[in-house]
Amino acid sequence: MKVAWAGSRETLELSDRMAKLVANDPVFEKFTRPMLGRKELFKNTLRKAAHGWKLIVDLRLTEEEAKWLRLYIDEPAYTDLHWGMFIPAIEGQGTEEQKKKWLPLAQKMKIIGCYAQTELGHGSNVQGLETTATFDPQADEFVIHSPTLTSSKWWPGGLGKASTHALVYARLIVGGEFHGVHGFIVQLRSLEDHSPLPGITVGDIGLKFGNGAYNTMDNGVLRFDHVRIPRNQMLMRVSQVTKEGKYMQSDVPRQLIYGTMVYVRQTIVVDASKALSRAVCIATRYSAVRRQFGSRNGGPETQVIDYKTQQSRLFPLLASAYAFRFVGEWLKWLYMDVKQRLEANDFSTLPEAHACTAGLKSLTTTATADGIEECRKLCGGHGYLVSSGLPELFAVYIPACTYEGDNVVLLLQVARFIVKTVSELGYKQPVGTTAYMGRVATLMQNNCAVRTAEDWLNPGAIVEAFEARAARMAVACGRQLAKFENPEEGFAELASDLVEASVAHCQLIVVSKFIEKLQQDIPGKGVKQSLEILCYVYALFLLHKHQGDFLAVGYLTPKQALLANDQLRTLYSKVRPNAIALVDSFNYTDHYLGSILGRYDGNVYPKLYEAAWEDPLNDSDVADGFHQYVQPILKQKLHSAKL
Ligand SMILES: CCCCCCCCCCCCCCC/C=C/C(=O)SCCNC(=O)CCNC(=O)[C@H](O)C(C)(C)COP(=O)(O)OP(=O)(O)OC[C@H]1O[C@@H](n2cnc3c(N)ncnc32)[C@H](O)[C@@H]1OP(=O)(O)O
Ligand SMILES: Cc1cc2nc3c(=O)[nH]c(=O)nc-3n(C[C@H](O)[C@H](O)[C@H](O)COP(=O)(O)OP(=O)(O)OC[C@H]3O[C@@H](n4cnc5c(N)ncnc54)[C@H](O)[C@@H]3O)c2cc1C
Repeated sequence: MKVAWAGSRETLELSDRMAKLVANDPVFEKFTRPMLGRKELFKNTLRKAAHGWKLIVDLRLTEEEAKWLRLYIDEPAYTDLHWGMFIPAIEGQGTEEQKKKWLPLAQKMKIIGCYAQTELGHGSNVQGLETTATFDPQADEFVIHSPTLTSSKWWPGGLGKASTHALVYARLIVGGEFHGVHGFIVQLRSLEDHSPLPGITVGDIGLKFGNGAYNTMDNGVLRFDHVRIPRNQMLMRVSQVTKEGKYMQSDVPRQLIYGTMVYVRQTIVVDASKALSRAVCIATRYSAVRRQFGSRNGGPETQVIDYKTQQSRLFPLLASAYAFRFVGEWLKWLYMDVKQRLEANDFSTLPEAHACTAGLKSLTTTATADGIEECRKLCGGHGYLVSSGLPELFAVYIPACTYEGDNVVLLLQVARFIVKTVSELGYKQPVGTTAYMGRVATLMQNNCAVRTAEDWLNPGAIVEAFEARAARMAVACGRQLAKFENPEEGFAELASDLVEASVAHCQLIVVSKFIEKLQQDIPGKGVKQSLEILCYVYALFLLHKHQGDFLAVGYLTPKQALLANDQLRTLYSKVRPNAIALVDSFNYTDHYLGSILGRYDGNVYPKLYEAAWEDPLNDSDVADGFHQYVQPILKQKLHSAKL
């Protein structure tokens, strides 16, 4: 199962080596992180990033090894944006000449870059950005300017203190004409002493949610006062500005300017399975350690993992972690395919790649953020201790529902894609993830054939149920929209229904990709059978949770919905004996997990007890401040009997 989770034996071995390298290096210690003040915390992150880079250089790590190393260091840092957005943006939107100039500098870390798109006034509405880049043909330069307070760049990670350069998204103005938002490489700080260059105001935006957590990152604010950059620092793969001041659009679609977001959304889906699996690993191991009630004749109490309620909350999350792992793997393939096509100037699959990355980013991050919080509750009171690892994981993870596109805004993008597909059904055969809509007539007509709970253990029955629900919800939205004279007004009015239809479509993708995975050869005794059980758990849990949809569209009867729930209970009993093995298969070191409750050896209580004494409050028996603030109260002479 470890191999199935990792994707291959090679990846398992490689990631294991990197995990151990980090775990055994004292520089990467992280238990004290939540106790540090902001300055110390940030400096500590810089130290870890520098040590990580030294290891990468000294040990001549490959790009793949370096990625795993950064993951296991497990601390958001400016390097995430440098490697994760700045470099990919240049790769995707730069010309060959620009790539030749900037990529070696960035890859050797001679410069540090960030991705400066969002502003104080606009994030979701990228076309609403206010920063301007005005071409000055006399000087052959662009003038980058922040005309208003709301045009201040706000949020970019790595911008506040670390970056020397930024990829700045600004409205292009040539000859007095606006040409939409484009990307520009702008140097922010001196490469000698790191001080901001003339015309640049830059700093950190302040503390964020949670102790430690995402506060290791210097999310920044940036303003430009007529800052000049050479013309060739506009990324010009999509459109060009000539020396003479002529704006030229190439054959490449304008949407490619958003290409970095497609790339990052894809990686976020892969990361969702990592974050959720960490939380599930902690909650599952602890649920096997923790006992409450049920002692008979003085024997041990019941392990809480044996309660059906605990199983019905925990096992769907375990199944979701696996589901997101496999859909992430598929999405990575889809992205690589699109990337290759784009390089050959084939843009035909870009809309689907956009819809899939947007929709799956939204679905997986929402489920993961909610799932981490559920895992905290599954661990009872001890889950609230920072040493459980769950509060910090939650605090670090939740902004994933917002960054790289607010999850609702992204589902509305999926809705546009679905509505368009439905409206074209008469003359265009849908392909890829919308191919099922090509069978819309059958899906609208056929109803579920399930008669017994066992009938639900059939991938065909499950896929058809999810397809029928998604198709019927999409068609219903299409019919409602057709009643509006102005389509945009209709879209705005029906936005909530459209979002629900998008969720149904995205859930279908995840379920289908899990089922497709099981059609592959999966070696290892019992591995495939265990994955089949998890796949049914994932699908039937969703069906149970959203049974209102399946009933409302008339595909299921209430009896069939009940049978799905009956089957789900049986499946939980089948997951139980393997639950610990299924989380051990994630192959997480205790260092990466960062949780006393989730320790591999299960030695929870002694270690919790020990850790309590390491809290700075326990440095002395009598607290600092006692004599000043508490003792006077204890010693006061009360004048009134009532007091
Ligand atoms: C315990 C410790 C743990 C430690 C763990 C450590 C891990 C943590 C590290 C993680 C690091 C993560 C770092 C996160 C960094 C975050 C970075 C950011 O957030 S960057 C900023 C991201 N911003 C956004 O995502 C903005 C969202 N908005 C948009 O994407 C767009 O504007 C829009 C999609 C809302 C479109 O707006 P709209 O006005 O409708 O569209 P346009 O007119 O602009 O375009 C319409 C047309 O384009 C198509 N389109 C839109 N987007 C794309 C795209 N990306 N690709 C392809 N096509 C696209 C759209 O479908 C329309 O097509 P049409 O055919 O015309 O219908
Ligand atoms: C931790 C973190 C790191 C970040 N890192 C970066 C970075 O490195 N670089 C960068 O450029 N940016 C970064 N961002 C910014 C991030 O990309 C934006 O915050 C995000 O895209 C959401 O945009 P917004 O803040 O404008 O939200 P808003 O759009 O203001 O959202 C507010 C509310 O309005 C709703 N809403 C907005 N538009 C619509 C609509 N059309 N229909 C219905 N509802 C709508 C949303 O659903 C939400 O509920 C980061 C943000 C965070 C939190």
